[in-house]
Amino acid sequence: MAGIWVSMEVGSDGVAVITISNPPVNALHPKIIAGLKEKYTEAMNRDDVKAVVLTGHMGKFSGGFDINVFAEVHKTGDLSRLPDVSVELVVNTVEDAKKPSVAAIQGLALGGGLELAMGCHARISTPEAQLGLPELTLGIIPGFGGTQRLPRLVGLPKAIEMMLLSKTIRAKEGKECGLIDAIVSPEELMKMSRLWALEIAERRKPWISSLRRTDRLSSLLEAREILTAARQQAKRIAPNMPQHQVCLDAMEEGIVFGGYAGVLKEAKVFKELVLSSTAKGLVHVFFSQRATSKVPNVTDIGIRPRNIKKVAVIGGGLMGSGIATALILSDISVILKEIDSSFLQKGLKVVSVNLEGLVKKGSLTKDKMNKALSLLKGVLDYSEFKHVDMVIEAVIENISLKQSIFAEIEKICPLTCVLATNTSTIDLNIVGEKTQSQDRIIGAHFFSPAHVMPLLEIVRTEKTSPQVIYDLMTVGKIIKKVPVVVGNCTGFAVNRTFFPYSQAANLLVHLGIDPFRIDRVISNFGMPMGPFQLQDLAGYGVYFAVGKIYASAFKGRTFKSDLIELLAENGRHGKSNGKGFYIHEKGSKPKPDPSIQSIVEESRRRTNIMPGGKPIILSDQEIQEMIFFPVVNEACRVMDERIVVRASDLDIASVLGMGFPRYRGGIVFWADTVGADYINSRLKKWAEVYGGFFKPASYLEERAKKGLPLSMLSLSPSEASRSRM
Ligand SMILES: C[C@H](O)CC(=O)SCCNC(=O)CCNC(=O)[C@H](O)C(C)(C)COP(=O)(O)OP(=O)(O)OC[C@H]1O[C@@H](n2cnc3c(N)ncnc32)[C@H](O)[C@@H]1OP(=O)(O)O
Repeated sequence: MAGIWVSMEVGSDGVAVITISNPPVNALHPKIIAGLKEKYTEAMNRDDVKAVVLTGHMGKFSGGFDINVFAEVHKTGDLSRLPDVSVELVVNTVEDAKKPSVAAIQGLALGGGLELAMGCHARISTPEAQLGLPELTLGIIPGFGGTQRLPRLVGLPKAIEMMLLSKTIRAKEGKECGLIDAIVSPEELMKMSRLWALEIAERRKPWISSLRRTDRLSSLLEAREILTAARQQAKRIAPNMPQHQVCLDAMEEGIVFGGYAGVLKEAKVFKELVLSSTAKGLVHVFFSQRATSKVPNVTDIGIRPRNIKKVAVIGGGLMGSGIATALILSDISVILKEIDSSFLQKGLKVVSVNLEGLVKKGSLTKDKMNKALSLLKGVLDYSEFKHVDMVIEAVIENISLKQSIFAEIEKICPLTCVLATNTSTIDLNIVGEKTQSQDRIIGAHFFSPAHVMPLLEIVRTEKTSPQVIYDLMTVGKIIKKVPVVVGNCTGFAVNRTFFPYSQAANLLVHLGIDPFRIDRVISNFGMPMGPFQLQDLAGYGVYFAVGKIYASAFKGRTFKSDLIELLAENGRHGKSNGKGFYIHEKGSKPKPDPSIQSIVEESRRRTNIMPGGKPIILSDQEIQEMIFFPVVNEACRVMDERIVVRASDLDIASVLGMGFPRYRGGIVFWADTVGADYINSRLKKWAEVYGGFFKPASYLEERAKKGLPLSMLSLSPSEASRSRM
């Protein structure tokens, strides 16, 4: 029986089993909340019911409150869509009921799901269950009493760790820390939960109300020390976001004034946070990430992804070895091909080092590392390519080299083999020009380091077959990436959208702004680092290679200066040799190097673009706008050319590929919070003063004129039919 429902079945033992169903994760939709209240009322009124077991349908307890409701509230601003669950359901109906409840947990109990379970008088779980309060990742705090009950069950330090880091734990850890009362097999779950519930009703097991417990709470003094340390940690890990501090405030209220006062405070601040810009951005990112799985004419035409078991990776450099690492970590066999044995040994070594790094961090066991390494084989020719399901070419960005590789492997690989290239900029039609297999050629743009970065930009041409796209999307998911399918153009969606980012920063330096100030402003905006520190990290070789490609593809809107060439001429190559804009020393943070000033001056003299020869003066906000608005402008061109299926694909790609702050919702979402009209007017003004680099795209101008959001890709049905996807 599918659909949204709450059922109740009363057994001859006097236990009422209340089951919630809302596939796929039994999210707590307002209808479920209403259903729970109704069934509980019935259970309390029936004389044949002695106790309740609360559980979820289809092997899952609950993935929490229905996040779609937050999205609706964000659209309408109407908080009345949020039912009163915390006091009315969890405290009054479940916890303070005259009959005890036991939560029978399978699969997952997350957010509101776990909070509901904590309102029960005991929790029995199967071993594989995932337990957690991940609400902070959505810009809110637990709102069904979680900030009060979790510390009372597991102690303050563990509760802070689970909430602030949104850490999910398994049942074993849950049992050790006091969250779970017993772990049983899935077959035993209902039987054991019924017995436990009856034993509570008969007072043979303790009838515990989590909210009234104090035995796991520290003394007030100790609690304050723990909370102070947590507040400092939150400032470090979550600058610019309010929910971490608010969560700690709610916990503190409960410790000082008691659990019920804490619940009331939590409910009040929860509602305030739901409407915060942070929650709006993070909820948008949650749904954007999931939307990437749906690609029109690929995932909706009845084809199934094929089973990719063996992949050949060509090139054992940084990218190739990172890709190989990601594949073998997910049980996919890899043939790593290099041109000579010294390169091959280097590549294989990098894979080992990558895996050892994970073992050191504790995220991989030695056994799993050895198992992964057993799936890796190095080769120097193509003879083994006869048996692979997919090839991922990851050699340097050299067009003729890539063309000859594809022409050669086309003859050796099976006819069904997916032929992917890890280029970050080169047009795929050119890569496949010398083959007869253009339907099998696809871009697999990984971000460095490939075994760590979560984004996989999948680039299709007009000729790439849906089957090949679906196969690569599936491999991407297996290796735990978020695959975003985009169209073919110079720089594809992500690098193309962000090419003006470093160019705008460069332009500002030549207009007289200090590069280190620019980096500070951009870091404060929420990027992991500023554009100059990023340039040091990426290495100047990439800058030279792609700079030329962009200059010829995007004539009239690129900015060229000699700054990076001058740095290189002065023996500065960025992080790779420890000297760039910054001094890079092992084990310490990069330090701004003031001695680059003379090089900056020389470059400024050569470009000579300062109005009247004098540095311009800008506020921090203007710096931020002059760097990000050109990025938004290019995003508009990418949307206009339908390089992406939907605007939110650019949002998720900007967050996962470029480190754009997640809590700002991604580049297009953020731009819409600023407003198309404002962005357009600023760009227009700068274009008049500083030239074509800032010239607004027609897509932006049009939406600005009509007062429409940039995320609206098509303004009419005829435009919608332009989609290349
Ligand atoms: C008041 C309370 O304190 C507030 C809350 O409870 S807020 C909610 C707290 N819960 C969460 O944050 C959990 C969010 N969900 C997840 O982390 C993951 O979806 C999961 C671990 C449950 C499952 O992951 P996975 O198996 O990879 O499936 P995933 O693709 O993410 O989700 C499957 C579908 O369920 C939906 N879904 C998952 N959790 C949901 C939720 N809480 N509400 C609504 N929909 C949800 C997804 O949107 C997706 O829908 P789609 O198929 O239409 O795209």
